Amino acid sequence: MQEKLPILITGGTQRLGLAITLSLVKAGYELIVTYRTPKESIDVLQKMGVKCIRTDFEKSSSVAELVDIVAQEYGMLRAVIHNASDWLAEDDVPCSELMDRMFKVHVNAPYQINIGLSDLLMKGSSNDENQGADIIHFTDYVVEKGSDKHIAYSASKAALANLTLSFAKKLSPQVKVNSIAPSLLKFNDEDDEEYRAKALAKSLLQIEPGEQEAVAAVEYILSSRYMTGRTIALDGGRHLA
Ligand SMILES: NC(=O)C1=CN([C@@H]2O[C@H](COP(=O)(O)OP(=O)(O)OC[C@H]3O[C@@H](n4cnc5c(N)ncnc54)[C@H](OP(=O)(O)O)[C@@H]3O)[C@@H](O)[C@H]2O)C=CC1
Ligand SMILES: Nc1nc2c(c(=O)[nH]1)N=C([C@H](O)[C@@H](O)CO)CN2
Repeated sequence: MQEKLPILITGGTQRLGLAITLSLVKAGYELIVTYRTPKESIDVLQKMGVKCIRTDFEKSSSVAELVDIVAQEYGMLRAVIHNASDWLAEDDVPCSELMDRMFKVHVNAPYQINIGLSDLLMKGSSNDENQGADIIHFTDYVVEKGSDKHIAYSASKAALANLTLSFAKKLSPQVKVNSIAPSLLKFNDEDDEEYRAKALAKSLLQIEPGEQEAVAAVEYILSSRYMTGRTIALDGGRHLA
């Protein structure tokens, strides 16, 4: 059986990222995950053989240090999945700092990681022509419509969506680059009933599908040989509601 290559996923220790990590470990891949905050899942993942690297993309030099660690320890990569994200609102953070924070996590980190690890992805692609190599950016439905409560967040995700187009051109034909644009997939524990009801009503399908919706989209992109520079929208038909 063809040896599975390593996959790097940022923010891979909770919620969507953790579900994707576990599915890829089960599929036989070697996983490298980043996290910012220590939590119980990290010990479990390490016992499964997952390489867990602590990093905060808001801290300068953190991204360069991450790239150095991965480049030194791994000879090639099957995929890089940019999942890490901070969903901050203008009500929560002064606008004088919020845009900078959002661009550090959602744009600068993916940008530097893609450039810094492109050689490893190219080698991963040539390792098995049937598999190729992938970069996946987790953007957001709000890239299409904007957001009046998460303006800086939305703008940074729109910039991330543009990175998909640029890197798809730069890294073809060896590496496919695609976005996954969710709307509501999984509530946060602190979301109250009123918020949940309003959020569910925003889409045609009116459900909270959970992490497996994102897992399935990642699995499809990894299996595809002919999609690049595109976006998979996981939004329950919200654009028609
Ligand atoms: N959940 C949903 O319904 C939706 C999700 N999305 C997108 O899907 C992706 C996954 O969503 P979800 O699972 O809810 O994400 P989370 O809000 O759970 O965040 C994922 C991870 O990002 C990490 N992170 C946040 N800020 C930083 C930072 N400065 N440096 C390094 N890591 C950081 C966190 O690490 P730690 O916990 O270690 O601090 C966290 O575990 C995200 O890109 C999100 O924007 C889009 C629309 C809807
Ligand atoms: N990093 C995160 N980004 C987003 C989250 C989240 O929990 N973490 N959640 C949403 C909402 O589900 C929104 O899509 C619907 O209310 C958006 N982005």
